[in-house]
Amino acid sequence: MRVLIVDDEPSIRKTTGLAVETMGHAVVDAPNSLRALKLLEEAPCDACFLDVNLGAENGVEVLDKILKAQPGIAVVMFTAFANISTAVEAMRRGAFDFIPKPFTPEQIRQVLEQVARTRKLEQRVKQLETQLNEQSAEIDFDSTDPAMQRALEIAFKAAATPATIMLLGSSGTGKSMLAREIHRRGAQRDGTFVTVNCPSLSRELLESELFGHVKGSFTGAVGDTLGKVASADGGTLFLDEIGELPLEIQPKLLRLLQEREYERVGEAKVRRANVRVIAATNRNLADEMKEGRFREDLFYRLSVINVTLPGLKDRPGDLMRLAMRALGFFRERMGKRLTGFAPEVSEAFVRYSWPGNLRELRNVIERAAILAAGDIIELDDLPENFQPQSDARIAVGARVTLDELEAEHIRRILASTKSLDEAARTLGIDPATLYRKRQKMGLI
Ligand SMILES: Nc1ncnc2c1ncn2[C@@H]1O[C@H](COP(=O)(O)OP(=O)(O)OP(=O)(O)O)[C@@H](O)[C@H]1O
Repeated sequence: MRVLIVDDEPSIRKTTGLAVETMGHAVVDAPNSLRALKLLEEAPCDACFLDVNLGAENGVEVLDKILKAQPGIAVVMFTAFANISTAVEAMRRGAFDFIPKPFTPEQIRQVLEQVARTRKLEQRVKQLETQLNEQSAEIDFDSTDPAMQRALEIAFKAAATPATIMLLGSSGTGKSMLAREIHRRGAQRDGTFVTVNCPSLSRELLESELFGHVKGSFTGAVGDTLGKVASADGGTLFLDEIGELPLEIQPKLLRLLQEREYERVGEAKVRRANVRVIAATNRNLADEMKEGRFREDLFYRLSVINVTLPGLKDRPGDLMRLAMRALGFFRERMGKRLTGFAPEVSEAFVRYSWPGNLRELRNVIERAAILAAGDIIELDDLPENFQPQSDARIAVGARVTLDELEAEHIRRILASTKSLDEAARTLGIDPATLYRKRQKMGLI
């Protein structure tokens, strides 16, 4: 790391500089803010040690200038013991930490390690954000389906307001992805988007995950934690599977929604958070309410804006476009040529019921893109449940009726030929007859 030391006392600059250099970092130093800003202009620094009493200058004001010149630099304040309140003020204005004078090289080492750890975490977050954006390259918020168009229209109109939004729809219909998009389009877009998966934890852990806890408030609470409501302050809190939120936590969520107030587990201090809440469920919450598993007041508070996402089967007009988009995504990722789907694949897609919706479509296409040997996806590249049904027990000479034998023969020929015409030719009948037979046998 490159470290800047700003202190008007030459001896402090010298000893601190030596200590930092011994730890393997590059050091530059300055006796005043003018020189410090000049050094930052020449090359950015990772960390800066800054004296609160900088001769005639006020260290806290210098801190502002340094952070303005290089946002994100970790500034550690040197303070005299009598000056703790100034140190606290510096922290409030964005200082990374403070060290009371006189200090030891060990204190310098510890704080620099902390800076390095934070830098690493920041890089990791950046990397994950890039990955997330790459993943969302396949995400598509266009639709030709009227129900989906209506859902998107409501969602994007509501995104611009602070209203709580409830996303309804079966598993894999894209509720989480839509929640992220609403966040991106909302006023709190610069805040964090935080997801809480309601069914994944016990009541106690979920409450602590949401609101945080203080050390010792329950078995396993070894330190203080902030909780996801605090992390989402100024951003969006996405509560996935809200239908599974335990009854005991429901009034606390209601209080957060109505009063913007909450308390950490094991603490009486009232805290405030400004979060936009988006909730999602694939359950029927009205039924949950009738059964007494969901509070009526919370139900109505959450259901100000309801957005219902249709299943993929109910969006036939979007199916092949979504499939092509997913194929394009995996084509890029895998560096294959892959130009499209064989006609039987498109037919199989249209026939299929897609119980896992968009998630299933993505998985099916990823698998097919891996398996595909040529430039297009063939029926063979799809999982078993997309293959035409065939009954291995039926063979020439087996004790079956002529109708059963005919149906099975037609099925197998259809599966092994590329088009209806080719199948008709092989069977020695005309395509119209084959079409009628397929219909009669329920093969379409
Ligand atoms: N708008 C979209 N366009 C293309 N693909 C999408 C879209 N939305 C979702 N998907 C795909 O479907 C997958 C599942 O989406 P998502 O997690 O949002 O569904 P969900 O409704 O929240 O599911 P669950 O109820 O199981 O949590 C995503 O990972 C993505 O691959």
